[in-house]
Amino acid sequence: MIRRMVLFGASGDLARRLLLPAVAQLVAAGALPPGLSIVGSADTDWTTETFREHVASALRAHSTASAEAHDQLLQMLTFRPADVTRAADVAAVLGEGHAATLVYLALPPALLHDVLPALAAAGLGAADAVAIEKPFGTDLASARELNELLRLRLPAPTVFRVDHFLSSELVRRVVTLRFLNRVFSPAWHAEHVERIDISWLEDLTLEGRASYYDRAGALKDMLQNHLMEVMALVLMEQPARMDAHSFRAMRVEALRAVATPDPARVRASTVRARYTAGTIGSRAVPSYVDEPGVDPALRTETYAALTLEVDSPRWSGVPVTIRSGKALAASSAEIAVHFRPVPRYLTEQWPGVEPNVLRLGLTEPYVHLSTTLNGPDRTAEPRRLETVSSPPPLSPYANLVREMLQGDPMLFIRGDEAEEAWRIVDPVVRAWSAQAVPLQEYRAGGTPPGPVA
Ligand SMILES: O=C1O[C@H](COP(=O)(O)O)[C@@H](O)[C@H](O)[C@H]1O
Repeated sequence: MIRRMVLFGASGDLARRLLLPAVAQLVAAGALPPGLSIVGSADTDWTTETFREHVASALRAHSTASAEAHDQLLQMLTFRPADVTRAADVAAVLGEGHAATLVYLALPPALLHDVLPALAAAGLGAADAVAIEKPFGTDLASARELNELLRLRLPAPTVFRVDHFLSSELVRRVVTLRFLNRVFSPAWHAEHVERIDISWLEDLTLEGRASYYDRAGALKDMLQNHLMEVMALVLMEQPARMDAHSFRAMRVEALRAVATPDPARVRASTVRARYTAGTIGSRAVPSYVDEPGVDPALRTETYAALTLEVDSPRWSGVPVTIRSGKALAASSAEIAVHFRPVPRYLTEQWPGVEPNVLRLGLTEPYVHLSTTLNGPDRTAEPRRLETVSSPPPLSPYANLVREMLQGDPMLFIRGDEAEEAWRIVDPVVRAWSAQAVPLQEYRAGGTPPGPVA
């Protein structure tokens, strides 16, 4: 059982907006191990006092937990300054004789090459764990290198490669819907499914993140990691056991079955686009290239769509589209499973019969199944079966911190899983960098460019 959490990057945006508010939720839910202490660390001259003030203001802005939970969390915090590129600093933060420590690296990926060897030198062992945020590498080669570094230098601690979508209860629903409901299992197959669309569309714009986003773009920010994982949950075979070993293995197998897109496929089945000035609700939004910190020469996309082919007996011939974009008219995120039409003699008798579509909300808690029933005079009447539940009590980050503290890696990325995702995306990155696919434009507050083949 983890007894201490050390947070490197404690002065950063992730800690402020997501991680510390998530820990406050866990305090309020009584879900933290008794006696857990939290050490924040960053390259600043802060003291424990200034760190607590910083966290108190972050909680006021981003946490809905009670004032009592906030106070309780503040009392758990101490601060140790460190430059993570210096092994001596890292060792000093970890201290001697540490045990059962979760080291959370909320750091830019470039720093991992220094900090991982420093953690190894400080003697992290089997009772400890290391959490690494996305992006895991910047391409297949660098992801392999990182995995190798972890294998050689940190073989003992549990490594949690974080993807907060896997810790979202709404995203996980696709798994329970499939495997706990007999009615869906047999239909989850190319024989019945015509195509699958997974989309994550946001009305958010850059939110001051140009220094990161302008070098990532929608493809690396959302598709290579989050949407690849959602897709793996949709496509995977049923695990023999619902444990980390089987469940992760099935996700990796699902990704392995996705064909590496060749250049012709990339040209025919991918879309890249960038927003121009527009209005979202009553908010005037500048063109992406005019956002502070953006380098127009990078030609970064703010919308990306890929249609992938899956070479498995279950999914052969079923196109799967994953797409995400920013500055769109409204936020919406869902998995849509489009079923094949019923035989023609039936549609001839009941004109207007629409094929079934199952939709699962990924940010709104709905499940819809469009069906057709008969109306008067042999007419077809569309009817929607739907359920809408209350929003999940814990945020994805609260779930993932809880799972790490419990030592359960089931919903964290396996090393080869990150590599598979890069294997699929790398050829797209290369083709887009060579301008083999035109960079389209869409108006902020408008709709993204049309579908891909
Ligand atoms: O990781 C990221 O995810 C968010 C979307 O997830 P949410 O849970 O914050 O809604 C996305 O806006 C961001 O660009 C990306 O870096």
